[in-house]
Amino acid sequence: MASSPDTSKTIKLVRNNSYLRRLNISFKILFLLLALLLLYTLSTHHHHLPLSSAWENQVRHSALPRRPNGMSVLVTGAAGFVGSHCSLALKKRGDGVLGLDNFNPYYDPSLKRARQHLLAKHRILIIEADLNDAPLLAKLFDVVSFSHVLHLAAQAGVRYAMQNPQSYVASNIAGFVTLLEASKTSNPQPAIVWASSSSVYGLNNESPFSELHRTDQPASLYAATKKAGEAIAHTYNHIYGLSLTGLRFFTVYGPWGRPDMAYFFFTKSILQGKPIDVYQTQDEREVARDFTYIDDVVKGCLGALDTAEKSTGGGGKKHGAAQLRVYNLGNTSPVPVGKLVSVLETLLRVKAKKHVIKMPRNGDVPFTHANVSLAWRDFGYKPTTDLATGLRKFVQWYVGYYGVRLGVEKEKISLD
Ligand SMILES: O=C(O)[C@H]1O[C@H](OP(=O)(O)OP(=O)(O)OC[C@H]2O[C@@H](n3ccc(=O)[nH]c3=O)[C@H](O)[C@@H]2O)[C@H](O)[C@@H](O)[C@H]1O
Repeated sequence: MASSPDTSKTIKLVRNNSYLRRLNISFKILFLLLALLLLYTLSTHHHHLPLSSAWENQVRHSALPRRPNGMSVLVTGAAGFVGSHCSLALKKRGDGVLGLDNFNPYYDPSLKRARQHLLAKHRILIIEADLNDAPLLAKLFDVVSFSHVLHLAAQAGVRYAMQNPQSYVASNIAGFVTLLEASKTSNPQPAIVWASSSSVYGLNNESPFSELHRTDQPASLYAATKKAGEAIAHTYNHIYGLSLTGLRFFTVYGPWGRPDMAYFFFTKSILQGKPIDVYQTQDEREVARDFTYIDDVVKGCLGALDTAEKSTGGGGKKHGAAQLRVYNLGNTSPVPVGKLVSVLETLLRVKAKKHVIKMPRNGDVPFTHANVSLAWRDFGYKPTTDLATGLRKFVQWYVGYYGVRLGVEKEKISLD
């Protein structure tokens, strides 16, 4: 009988081979996992963070209050119009301020740099970074125990939303959520005061606008993202116990203002002898705004910060009900755009080349008018600057900043 061939060695070898193959595959998987882990670590930690202790010291120094019980405030959009004014006001009364700004080119970044320079003279540091940079935000909350966040960074402008809709979603929605995520995780959680907008009243036709009126008919994507912000604020307050106050600003103007706003680019065009578009409603009525002077708005922001209660949560957990507020910050006195132009004409001593046209259907609302009784009741907000006075201060700044020589002495003007 022919003996069957001895296959035990081959079997062993095959077994060994498959064992080795399996081992090889596991090594490959392990290697792949390690590579993925490395990539993930690099992507989350390897960015522009200057992590030196010197940088951390600068951050801490800027955010350190210099008065008893002073606040330590993270101001987003600190190189912006309202952000730079509020940062200076906080610092001047002894609070600690750390700024954050991405210096985006939506309008002339050199103006933002000039504001940064002004803040630097008052020993306020602005970190150049985007709101959506979550690791950087985490780092800042790690280095400083902010008592408050004044969140003013946003994509502003009502009409530009039709040109660049995604920038509104990225800043006003995604950016806000990134900030809220960092705030809710931080321990202690800061109290947050942030900029909403008068534009949330949209097609509301009850006047003056009260916080109790409906805000579910936004006329622009800008307004819709601000309204979304208010809804998101509600959620973070509800789930995580974050103290949140939204401020609905009404067409804020003044020195160091935004060049994309009508009063600012009207001034430029009038001085250059260029025509300006003055909008009318579809039924040929004047368009009007409750123009609000920057110093009044700054007082409102500080009032809101001063009366903000502490958040109740910490480290991502809610420990009780927290404050949730929303206020109008307006001037309570709407002025037609035609009147704004005539005040500018007087101040600049130049006749404007007015081109009166029907308001394009691009998200604008015909009229705004704030009822501010809630802000008055809760933190004594009372606007004190009429448009003529405020514009005089703006023009004074404008001619100084841009080195314009006005022809003749300015004369006293009034709005009536
Ligand atoms: O309260 C707000 O929450 C918003 O206020 C501001 O929006 P608005 O009130 O629309 O200001 P702004 O553009 O200066 O137009 C002023 C007036 O000039 C009219 N206008 C405008 C342009 C033009 O060419 N002609 C014209 O007549 C125009 O019809 C309007 O009646 C902020 O920009 C915005 O970021 C947001 O914060």
